[in-house]
Amino acid sequence: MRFTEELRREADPIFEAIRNHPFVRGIAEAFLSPAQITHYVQQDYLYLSTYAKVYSLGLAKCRTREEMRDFHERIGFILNAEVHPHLTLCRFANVSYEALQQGASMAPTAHHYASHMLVCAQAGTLGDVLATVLPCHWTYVDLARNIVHRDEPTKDHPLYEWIEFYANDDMLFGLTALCRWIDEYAERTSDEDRASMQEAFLVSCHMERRFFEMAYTLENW
Ligand SMILES: Cc1ncc(C[n+]2csc(CCO)c2C)c(N)n1
Repeated sequence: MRFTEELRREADPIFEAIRNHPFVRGIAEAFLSPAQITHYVQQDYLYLSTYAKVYSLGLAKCRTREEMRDFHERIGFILNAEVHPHLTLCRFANVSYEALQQGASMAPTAHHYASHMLVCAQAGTLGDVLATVLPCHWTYVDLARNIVHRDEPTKDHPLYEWIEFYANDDMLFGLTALCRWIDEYAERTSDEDRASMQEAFLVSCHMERRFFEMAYTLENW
């Protein structure tokens, strides 16, 4: 079995819990309060800044120009394209994207998740970086494609663009490429490195579920 298949199998209960989380079902049914959406977008804006920094620390660990180019493209995508799903949510909640960014600081779960990724990126191997960022990509592709399958949202769904952003084939293509990279890396590395990657991956999966919980319950300090 491929390394990423093993990771996915172990994390299956967490993926299932994310698919059925009330925040995710709230997106599927367009039934979330403006406060919940505002909290999510505020925290996600801060999270994505950390995520881009984690990629850039990964870039510094690359051996080839091809790998560096991959990280570079992914950083560009986060800084430019990831704005769109936030704008879809802000439109639905009738809040200003610029206004909600002012003075926002990380809630406990966002802080925990950001710290986890930064530790992996600063103290870990290239494998740790790849493993800690993978759940972010994988859980969203999974939950969005699950909504498409289960709820069959149409273009008049107020959050259609959000769902489509993560469910589309380009997003799946980026995920598949990342999995292939990780599988090739895992084949060449030590058992110790693979065990560390597994832990980095699982903690990030847990944090993805908790991030939705944080938004749903308006968690703060
Ligand atoms: C907490 C949190 N986790 C995952 C994503 C989704 N996401 C962020 S970057 C990326 C890879 C493609 O750029 C994906 C799928 C999010 N927005 N917030």
